Amino acid sequence: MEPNVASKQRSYDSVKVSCTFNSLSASVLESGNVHAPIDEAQVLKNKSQEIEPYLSGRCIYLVGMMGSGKTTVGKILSGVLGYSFFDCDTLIEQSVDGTSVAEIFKLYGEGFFREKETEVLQKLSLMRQLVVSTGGGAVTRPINWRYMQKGISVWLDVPLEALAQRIAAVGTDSRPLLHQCESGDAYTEALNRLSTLWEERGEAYANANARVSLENIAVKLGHKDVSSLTPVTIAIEALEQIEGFLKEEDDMAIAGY
Ligand SMILES: Nc1ncnc2c1ncn2[C@@H]1O[C@H](COP(=O)(O)OP(=O)(O)O)[C@@H](O)[C@H]1O
Ligand SMILES: O=C(O)C1=C[C@@H](OP(=O)(O)O)[C@@H](O)[C@H](O)C1
Ligand SMILES: [Mg+2]
Repeated sequence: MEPNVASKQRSYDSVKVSCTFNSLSASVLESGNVHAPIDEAQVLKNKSQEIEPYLSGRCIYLVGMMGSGKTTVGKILSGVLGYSFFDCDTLIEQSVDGTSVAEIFKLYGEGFFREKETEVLQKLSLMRQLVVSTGGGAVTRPINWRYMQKGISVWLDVPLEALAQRIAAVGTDSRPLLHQCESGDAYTEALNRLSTLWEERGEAYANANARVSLENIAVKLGHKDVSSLTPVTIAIEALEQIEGFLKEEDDMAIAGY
């Protein structure tokens, strides 16, 4: 049975206490003040178990720029939550007879790809208990937000320099919008393209229900920069931010909004 609002609120308070404990213990251990192994995987598991009942089966949509880790973190989150994982790019490829994203752009153009992306999101919006990794451009169409609003959207906010480093390391074969025609090193070219895209669509990411800022995580855990943050650390922060959003939603319901 669905818990009533008051008991849900009480259990949230206990979730908060144990989550705070987990975050503190993780950061204290990482700062090296305590000599004990940090079992990040266990922290992740505990956090997902605490939050999962409050999701009520709602899907989680990861949004963010290309290379922000949506596919990588999405797989981790789906695994710990016991949700199914879907990557929009893969579903689009399947819907075009296994044609790769790069080929779809080349053969049919970006407009066709965006139509397919919306069709995929529409279908996913009818389902429950999914973690969905969207493509970086899904945020540009208001209709896509209407579908994602059936679930909880989470923005992976990664500095452009870190994105460019990741993209330069793996190449741009699967990301046609980053294919370069200029001459220059891979990092600089990726950074230039990403900066232009960010100007066009940066604001759209802020529509998400929750934001996972890698810069904030690095500060919280005392890391010098974001490049040392593992996908599991980021997944833990994503669950914490989702928890914050659920709490806010609950507070609004109690206040009668
Ligand atoms: N926390 C991380 N630290 C370092 N590299 C990462 C991290 N998360 C993802 N990556 C790498 O960055 C690249 C892009 O990740 P991916 O999950 O495909 O991003 P997206 O789906 O948002 O485009 C991949 O090569 C992946 O292995
Ligand atoms: O930002 C974009 O417009 C795109 C991002 C890609 O997905 P990832 O964000 O997973 O790389 C893919 O959907 C396509 O190449 C377009
Ligand atoms: Mg992806």
